Amino acid sequence: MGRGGIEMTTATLDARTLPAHWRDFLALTKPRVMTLVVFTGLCGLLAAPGGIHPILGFTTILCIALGAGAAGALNQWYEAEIDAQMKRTAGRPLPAGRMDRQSALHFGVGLSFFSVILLGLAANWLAAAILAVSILFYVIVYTMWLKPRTAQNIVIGGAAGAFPPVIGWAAVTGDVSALPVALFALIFFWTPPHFWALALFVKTDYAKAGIPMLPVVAGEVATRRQIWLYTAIMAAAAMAPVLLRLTGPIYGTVAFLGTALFAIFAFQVSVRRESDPEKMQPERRLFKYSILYLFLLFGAIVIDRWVFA
Ligand code: HEM
Ligand SMILES: CC(C)=CCC/C(C)=C/CC/C(C)=C/COP(=O)(O)OP(=O)(O)O
Repeated sequence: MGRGGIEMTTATLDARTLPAHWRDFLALTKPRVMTLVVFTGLCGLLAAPGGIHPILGFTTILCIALGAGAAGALNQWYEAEIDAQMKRTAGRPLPAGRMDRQSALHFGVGLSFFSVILLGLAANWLAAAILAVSILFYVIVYTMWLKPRTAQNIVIGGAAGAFPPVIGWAAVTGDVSALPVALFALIFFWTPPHFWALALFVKTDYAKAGIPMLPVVAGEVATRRQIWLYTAIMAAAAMAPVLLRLTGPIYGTVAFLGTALFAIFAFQVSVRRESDPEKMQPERRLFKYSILYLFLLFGAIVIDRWVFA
């Protein structure tokens, strides 16, 4: 075999030359994170008064999933070099060299337009406008602007992830009232403890990539204190629908017990002084529980509204 033959063999075995597989496009949408995003959107839709035709409901949820996935793809398009430096993200399609940036950009932009226009045509343009704002917020405000600049990045940028229940509600009712605003507030104040619990045990990754996440720039003690502070505000947001009589006893009970457990876990994390990621079991527990917590509270809202409608 001549020299060219060897080169061809090497090139053929190099993953970089293979066409991007559909699984990589799926990975661009951050499907695991987006399950909860879509679930909260679904709950916003199901909790809204009036009901919606099942096909329209399905289309709305599809649009939220596609829009959130598009935002995830644009985030990965923009952050390919940063992702390459972190263990947690180095295996993603772009840093691993399985896809070129142009494809990710086209996929993200195309899917963004498709999801917003389809939602506008199928449901209404208020819901579509909020979806467009969420995508722009996550990609431009959080990813491009705040994330590389300030440790408060996720506090403000996290608003993007709080919009889906509002989109679901708006798709049914054509407006936004007190309950969807309360659900927005719940996710908004939940995001800091959710993310900073994880940031504590992946701190070195962020430091390596030069991302000013709170534990990197303000230290672990300050981060633990802020987790506790935002948990207290989140607890108030979680109980607000009960105090405002927007929900009934099922949500009230689940929210009270679920939030009490969240507060216990967050308190344990806030008083610890451990900096070895290998020994951060309470921090991992808080992060994992934060996800279950939102599933529980949003599920309870829907059951409550259905039972006591
Ligand atoms: C700016 C706000 C947020 C930041 C910075 C953030 C960050 C993260 C990070 C870094 C992970 C680790 C998993 C990974 O991507 O490999 C994660 C996991 C997760 N996040 Fe968030 N998150 C945010 C908001 C949200 C929101 C709004 C939701 C849903 C409502 C959410 C749901 C989840 C879920 C379900 C997981 C677990 C995924 C798995 O099982 O691998 N996150 N988050
Ligand atoms: C409807 C709509 C547009 C929803 C968007 C939902 C949204 C903002 C979710 C945020 C969740 C998320 C993947 C954060 C990761 O942060 P990161 O990007 O800093 O994490 P990374 O380091 O894993 O890339």
